[in-house]
Amino acid sequence: MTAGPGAENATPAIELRGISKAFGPVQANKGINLSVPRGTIHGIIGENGAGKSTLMSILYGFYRPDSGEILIGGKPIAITDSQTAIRAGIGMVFQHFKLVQNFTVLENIILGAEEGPMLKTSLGRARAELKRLADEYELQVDPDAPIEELSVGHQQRVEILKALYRRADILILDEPTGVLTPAEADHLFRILRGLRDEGKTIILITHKLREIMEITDNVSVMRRGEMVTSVKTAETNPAQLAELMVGRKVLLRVDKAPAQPGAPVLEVRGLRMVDADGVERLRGIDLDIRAGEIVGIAGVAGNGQTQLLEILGGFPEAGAKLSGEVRLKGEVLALKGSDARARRRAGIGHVPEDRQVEGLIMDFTAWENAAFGYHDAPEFQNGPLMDNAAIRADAVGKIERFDVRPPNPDLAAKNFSGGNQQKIVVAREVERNPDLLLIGQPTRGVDIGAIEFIHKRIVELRDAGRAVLLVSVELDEIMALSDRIAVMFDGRIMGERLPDQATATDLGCLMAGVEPDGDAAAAMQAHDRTGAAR
Ligand SMILES: Nc1ncnc2c1ncn2[C@@H]1O[C@H](COP(=O)(O)OP(=O)(O)OP(=O)(O)O)[C@@H](O)[C@H]1O
Repeated sequence: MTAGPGAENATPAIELRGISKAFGPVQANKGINLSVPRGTIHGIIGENGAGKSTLMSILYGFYRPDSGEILIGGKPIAITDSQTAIRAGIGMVFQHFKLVQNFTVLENIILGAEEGPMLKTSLGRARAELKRLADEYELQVDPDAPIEELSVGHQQRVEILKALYRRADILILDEPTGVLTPAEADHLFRILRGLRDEGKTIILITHKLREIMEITDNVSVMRRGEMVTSVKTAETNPAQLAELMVGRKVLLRVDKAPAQPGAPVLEVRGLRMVDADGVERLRGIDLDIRAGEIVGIAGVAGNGQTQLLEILGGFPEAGAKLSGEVRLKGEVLALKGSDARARRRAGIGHVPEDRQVEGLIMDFTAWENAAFGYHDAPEFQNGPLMDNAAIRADAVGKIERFDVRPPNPDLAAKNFSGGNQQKIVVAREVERNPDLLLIGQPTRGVDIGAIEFIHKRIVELRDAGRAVLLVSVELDEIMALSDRIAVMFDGRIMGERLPDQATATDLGCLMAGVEPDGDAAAAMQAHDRTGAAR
C-alpha cells in the first residue's frame, strides 16, 4: 500500500518526543517518540496494557504527560484538555462511544461544538452541514434518530461525523472494528482511505493484524510502555509484527485435534423469548451441545445471540417472557426468574459478551472479581464467613497463570486494560472447570498473544470433556475454534455447518437470513437491513 498524497510533506502531522506517563507504580508510557506523516494511516499495535490508549489519551488531552513534548504540524503545543485537542484539529473515536443515548444524532453532533468553530450556527445550518458531511463521506445516518435506536455501526458513524464537524484533521480511532460486522468494517475502511487521500491523518489502534496489513501505510509497535519500532507496512508481515509485539513467536492459528463428542450436556428445545417491549427476540431455538465439543454461534450482532447466552447464563433481560425447555445433563433448568449463581452452581460457567457491564464489578479489585459469582463456594468459606485470604490467594494464582498485567490483585478492575479485564473473567470461569462454558466474544479487544492463550484454554476445556457454547461476531474465530457452527439470524438458527465444509460466503448468506442457494442480491439487502437493526 502506498502512502497518501500528503505523505511527502516533510513536517509530520504529529510528533511526540519523549512522552512519559506513570499511574502510581505502573509506567504506562516510557519516553515515547513517534512521528506520523500527514496524509497517512498510521497503525499502533501492542499487547494489552502496552500503553496505546494512554498515549492517545495524552494526545487528546485526557491525561497530562509527566514529561515530553507534543508537536502538531511542527508546532509545540500543550494539550491541557480535549477542547485544546479539538482546536488543534484532533478528533477521537473511542472504543466505548461517548454519545448521549437519548439525544438525537444532530444534538450529539453539535453538543460541545458550541465553543468550536460552529459557535454561531443555527440548528438549520448545523443540519445542512451534517447532511453535506454525511453525503461527502458516505456516512448516512438519520439526523433525528435518537442514538439508542441506532446499531453500533451507525453510532460509530456519528462519532466520526462529530469529529469531522469539528473540522478534525487528525482522526484517532481506538479499536474501531471490534463492534462492527465485516461489511461495516469494509465500509469504515473505505471511508478512512477517502479521508487519507484528501490529506487527513489517521491513527488506528487495533489488535487485528489483518487490518494493519490491509489499510495502514506505517505501523508502530508498543511493548510494555515503550515504542519498540515504527516500520512501513509494505515492508513487514503479520508474523514479524506479532513477534515484535509479544517478544516471542506467536501461533496465528488454533491447534486442535478433531472433537470426540460424548453425551449431550445442553439440550435446548423450542426456546422463545419476548422482551419487555413485546418484541420476539428468540423464535424457537433448538440446539444440542455434547460433552467434548465446541459449538460456535455465528451471526451479525443483534440477532438473538445475546439473549440466548443471557437466558442460559441465568440472567434474562428484565420483563422478558420465556418459553421452551432447557436441559443441562438431562436436568430441566427453571426458566423463570434470574439466578446466575444457581446456574454457576449447576455447572454453567459464563463469560458474558460485555465484560464491563456483566462480567466484572469495575470498582472492585481484581481479587474480588476473580471470585465474583463463586464467592460462596465451600473453599472460600471459613465457617459462616467469607475467607478473604483464600479468595485472594486463589486470585493470585489465576493472575499468574493467565498472565494478567499488571499482576496486582489489589488494583480495581477498571484500572486494567480491556484485554487484561477479559483475562480475569476468562480465568474465573474456565478454571472452575464447568460442564458447560458459555463464552461470548471471548477475544474482543484482546491482543494476539492473549487470544492464542484464551483459545488454548477453551480447547483444553473441550478436550477435558466439557461442552462449550461460543458466540462471536468474528467469523475467523468461529471457524477456527468450533467443531460445529450454528448460524443465527432474526432469533432463529438458520442452519448448521461443519467448519471444514463451511465457506465464508455460505456462512455470510445464512448470517443474512438467506439460504446459500438464494438470490445474492436479496442476501445483500437482508444483510444491510440487519446492519441497521439494533
Ligand atoms: N487510570 C489508570 N490508573 C491506573 N493504571 C492505569 C490507568 N490507565 C491505564 N493504566 C495502566 O497503564 C497501562 C497501559 O494501559 P493502556 O490502557 O494504555 O494499554 P493499551 O495498550 O491501550 O491496552 P489494551 O490493548 O488492552 O486497550 C496498563 O498497565 C494499565 O493497567
